[in-house]
Amino acid sequence: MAQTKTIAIAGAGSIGGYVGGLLSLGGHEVRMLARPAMVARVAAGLHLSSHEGLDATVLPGQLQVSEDSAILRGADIILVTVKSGGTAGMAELIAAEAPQGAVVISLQNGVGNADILRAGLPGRDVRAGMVPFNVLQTEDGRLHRGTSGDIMIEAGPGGISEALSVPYLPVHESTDMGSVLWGKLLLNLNNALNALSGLTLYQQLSDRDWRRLVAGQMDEALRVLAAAGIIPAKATPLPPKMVPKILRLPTPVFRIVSGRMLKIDRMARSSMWEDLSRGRPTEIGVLQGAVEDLATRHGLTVPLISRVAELIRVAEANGAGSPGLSPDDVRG
Ligand SMILES: NC(=O)C1=CN([C@@H]2O[C@H](COP(=O)(O)OP(=O)(O)OC[C@H]3O[C@@H](n4cnc5c(N)ncnc54)[C@H](OP(=O)(O)O)[C@@H]3O)[C@@H](O)[C@H]2O)C=CC1
Ligand SMILES: CC(C)(CO)C(=O)C(=O)O
Repeated sequence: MAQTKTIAIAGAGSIGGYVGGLLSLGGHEVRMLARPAMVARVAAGLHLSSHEGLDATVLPGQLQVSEDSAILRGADIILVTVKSGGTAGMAELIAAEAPQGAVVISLQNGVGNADILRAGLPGRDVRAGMVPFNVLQTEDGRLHRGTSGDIMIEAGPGGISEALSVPYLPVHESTDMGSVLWGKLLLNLNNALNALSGLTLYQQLSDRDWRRLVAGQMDEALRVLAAAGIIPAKATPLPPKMVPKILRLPTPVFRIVSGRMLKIDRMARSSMWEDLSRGRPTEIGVLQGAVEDLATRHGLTVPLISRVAELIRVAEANGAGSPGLSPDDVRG
């Protein structure tokens, strides 16, 4: 293993708990800033599992966890894993508590979180990151990873990707995180559909009507990105332009092709489904909303994306979890 680091998880929920747990099992000193429910979970032993057969427990006391932001003191690396709406507030806590030399990495969806951190942390080494895989908090108390892919972080000095690469968690660097984040955002357009459907990702993506809606949103977004001169990176083994075509294939053919590019287990659901279920605000504004904003700047409209965003806002306001809509309900 590369040199042992002190790694702080700034907002340990699904992603932070899972990544922080693996880093602790990999030998790093991990400190988690978390809410009481996660503090209790860690105190009881943090159980991690995955579609790849990981089944491990971070023993009580193996990592430090606290609701007090003083836990950020002494960190070499800080992984920011709050929802996008919490980024600016987390930057304030980092500015107040963490060493000036700590490398701060956003492991969040959306294209703007690293910039929000940079604005709140002037003069610090802040890097964008991208988590391609899904983590769900199961009813029996596990943090379960349900889909494939490796974490990407912005290239920079300090051997950070080597340090963060531990068993079950390869981390790579990119010099073009803008493209990587837009590539991921194209996939995240499905978060809202998954949340509206109330289905698991496996069930939802097994239905061609749902896939047609995913493809329709991607086509709208790809048109906007082309107008803006943004070339999204591949977030699957296929070029982004091919993904809508694959999604529209008949289900038996889709299963064969997609099975070669992405592993999804039967439990995985989008993080937006989890937000609706817990009555929390979603990230719709930084996902569908980012495409709408870019479209407006280029004189374009994205009717399906806007319709999906509106349905999520209604579901958020109702506070009753997933509305369990059908593809026809979404089309309107
Ligand atoms: N879940 C997933 O599968 C994936 C998520 N992502 C992205 O990763 C990011 C994190 O998502 P996810 O892990 O699901 O989010 P979670 O909401 O599960 O985790 C964030 C946690 O941080 C807590 N938190 C926020 N502020 C503080 C604070 N000041 N002190 C202590 N705890 C705090 C939150 O509590 P509270 O809710 O009370 O604020 C929450 O428990 C998002 O941008 C998401 O889009 C990317 C890929 C997959
Ligand atoms: C991994 C993926 C794409 C799953 O929907 C995700 O990013 C999320 O749930 O936020």
